[in-house]
Amino acid sequence: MSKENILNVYSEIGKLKKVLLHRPGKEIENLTPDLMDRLLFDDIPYMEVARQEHDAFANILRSNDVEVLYLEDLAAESIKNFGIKEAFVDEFIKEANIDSIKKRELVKEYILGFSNERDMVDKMMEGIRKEEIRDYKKTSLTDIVGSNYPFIVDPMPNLYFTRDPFATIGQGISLNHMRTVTRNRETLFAKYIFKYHPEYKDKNIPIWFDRENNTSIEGGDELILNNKVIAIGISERTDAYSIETIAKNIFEKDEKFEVVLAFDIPKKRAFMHLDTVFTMVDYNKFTIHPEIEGPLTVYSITRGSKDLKLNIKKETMCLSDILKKYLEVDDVTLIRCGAGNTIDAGREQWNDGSNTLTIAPGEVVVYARNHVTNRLLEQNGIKLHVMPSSELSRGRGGPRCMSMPLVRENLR
Ligand SMILES: NC(=O)NCCC[C@H](N)C(=O)O
Repeated sequence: MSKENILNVYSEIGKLKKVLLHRPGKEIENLTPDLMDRLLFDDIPYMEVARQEHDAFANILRSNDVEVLYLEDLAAESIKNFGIKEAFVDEFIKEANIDSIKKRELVKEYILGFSNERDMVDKMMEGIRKEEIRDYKKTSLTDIVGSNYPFIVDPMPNLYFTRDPFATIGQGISLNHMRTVTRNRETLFAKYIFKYHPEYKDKNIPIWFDRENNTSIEGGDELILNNKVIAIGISERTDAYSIETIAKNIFEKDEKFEVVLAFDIPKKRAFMHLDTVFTMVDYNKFTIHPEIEGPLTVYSITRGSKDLKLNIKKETMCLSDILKKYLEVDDVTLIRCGAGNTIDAGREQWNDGSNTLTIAPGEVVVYARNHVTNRLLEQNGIKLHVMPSSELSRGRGGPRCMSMPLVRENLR
């Protein structure tokens, strides 16, 4: 298989060919009000309807000629070999914050007891309730209960936001270190997939950032504007230092990319990643949440002349002019979430009105509920594929957050 069919992302808008999703599983049913804050949810989605909405999303993609892969399948296919499977489970347990050796041993035995890898992976994603281990071992709960906390292993409800734990950049991967413990656990699946899956192993895939680094970066902040320009948010989730690290690694390996634009956005939950307030929908058209335009500062990072130093410069032009300059286009249209009305903008940004997934130049997937922004996109000549969004949006992510492009066609 040619390299371009394995991993290839040199833009946000090139025709999408292959994408990674995760169909929401029982981890959603393991959310409780007490856990929501720590597990980064604002409400509990109704799983059955969330799955219907997610299937509608996948069907839109398939009917537009996109190959849809699922994280849970790739993870299961990566660990067929018993030695790899055991190492995977050991690492998973090490990061699961289990408070005694005995419990860790019980959990390992329980997980490895699943008769196939796919069921095992589903269980690791769902979390393990205390009573499951009690019923499995037919033992008294007093052996395993330490407190009233209901889980031995926490669920990972954010997995359906496949955009964040890793990101395809060019023909390599940014294997991210996430800001929070709960989301950092998700990156283990990607580690095993890119190391051991038959499609990816032994392919010398560059790893631009590693989950072992100790500053954070998340995929929602990583936007590939074209084959020369990458935009990365300095955000609630991504540290400026991580951007320097990844820029150095990309420039060192002689990728085509020439500049990283670091967008310093306000650090707040509603704007957790750059892609919640800014996405690219055509060669020269972008969605933007008007609230970030005032406070936004952009830095350009380019290769330094020697010793791999970076040139970092604060840009003084307005955003449109910065984009015109670096993307080499004559004009830029900023499509404002909520059509610029403060109330509509606030409501629709909260429900991911600026978080479009572009599947071809000028063609995007959007949530139905953001009707004000959607109308404006259409008025700007953008073709919409509209998906249902009552339940999925409760996790605070939209179509871009829910998809990780693996292959896009190169732009002309
Ligand atoms: N790229 C994105 O903005 N992803 C959305 C992530 C939502 C998730 N509940 C989180 O807080 O991480």
